[in-house]
Amino acid sequence: MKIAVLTSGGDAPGMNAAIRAVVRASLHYGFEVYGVLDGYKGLLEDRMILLNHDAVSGLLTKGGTFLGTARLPEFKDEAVREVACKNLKERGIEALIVIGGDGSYRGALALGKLGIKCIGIPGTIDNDIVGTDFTIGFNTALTTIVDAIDKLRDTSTSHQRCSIVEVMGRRSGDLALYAGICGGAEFIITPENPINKKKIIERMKEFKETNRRHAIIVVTENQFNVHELAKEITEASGFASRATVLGYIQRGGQPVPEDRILGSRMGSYAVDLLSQNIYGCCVGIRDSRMIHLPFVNVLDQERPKNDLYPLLDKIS
Ligand SMILES: Nc1ncnc2c1ncn2[C@@H]1O[C@H](COP(=O)(O)OP(=O)(O)OP(=O)(O)O)[C@@H](O)[C@H]1O
Ligand SMILES: O=P(O)(O)OC[C@H]1O[C@](O)(CO)[C@@H](O)[C@@H]1O
Ligand SMILES: [Mg+2]
Repeated sequence: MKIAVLTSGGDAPGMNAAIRAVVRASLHYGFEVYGVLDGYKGLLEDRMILLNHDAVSGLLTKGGTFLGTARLPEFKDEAVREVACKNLKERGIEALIVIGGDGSYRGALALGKLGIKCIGIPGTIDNDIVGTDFTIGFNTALTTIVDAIDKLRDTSTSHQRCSIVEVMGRRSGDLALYAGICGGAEFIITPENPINKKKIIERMKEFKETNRRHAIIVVTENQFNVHELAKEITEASGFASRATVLGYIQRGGQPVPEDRILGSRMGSYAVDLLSQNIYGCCVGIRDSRMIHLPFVNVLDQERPKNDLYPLLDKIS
């Protein structure tokens, strides 16, 4: 069998580990494996390279994705997908492993309807995919954020300030939630746990009166302007506040061991599924075990609110 692998959407540390495992497991089964460059864009432009054992040597430790990634909004157009599908079929490639987020899964589901055997692997720092406890890249991004919060705490303590830290996640609060818990944040503001400005200002007034040295507030992106919030807190409570937007640094860096292992397990499991002629589904990890679920089930559902939220009322 000939199979192809691509990475799509935002890059995530550990994607390389997943590609490497896809390649090595494919060779184990005697499959021929192609790497598609730059996600669906490369599929449309027929840019693919044949991969062998050595082509993926030394990748395990590297952040980003060596195949490249892209966002291609035109892929929502069926005529565009038909060209991509034709490119695969002309090379005799019958299966495609897509490493990416929910958007990339939608593309894979649509390609499946054109006769390509697709498997999805959750690669995104956002941890926003139903059907998996963790996505590849989440733990590395979390480590980077926690390191940044620890550093911000040093300077905010020295100056007696409140540090507001904006993190990625798109519409998912998991990065903020986990990082906030790890960094001892006073407030964690996410789409699932919206802002209560009155409560923040009252607490900051109390901090000012009792001469507390610092406070940390972690916020998921895309909710409001964190610099304006810092100004408002400073003016309303008297506790000086500053905002930091962490940005793309969160997506880079060497994958932590959890992401190397997750990428390796998921990449290998995806090929196991194809070897059993199972497709139209995505891989996940649940209670430390590999699972797979149909794309439709995963894309139709909302991720349940994280079990860690009740903890905040007791320890923040
Ligand atoms: N409804 C859809 N139909 C077909 N293709 C889609 C659809 N939605 C997204 N895609 C394709 O998948 C690509 C990646 O999607 P998106 O930008 O949402 O990122 P993602 O895979 O969710 O990853 P992340 O959120 O981590 O960046 C899009 O640029 C587009 O090419
Ligand atoms: O790289 P782009 O297109 O600016 O996308 C940024 C988005 O991608 C992610 O890093 C991953 O989905 C989000 O956390 C963020 O909102
Ligand atoms: Mg997404």
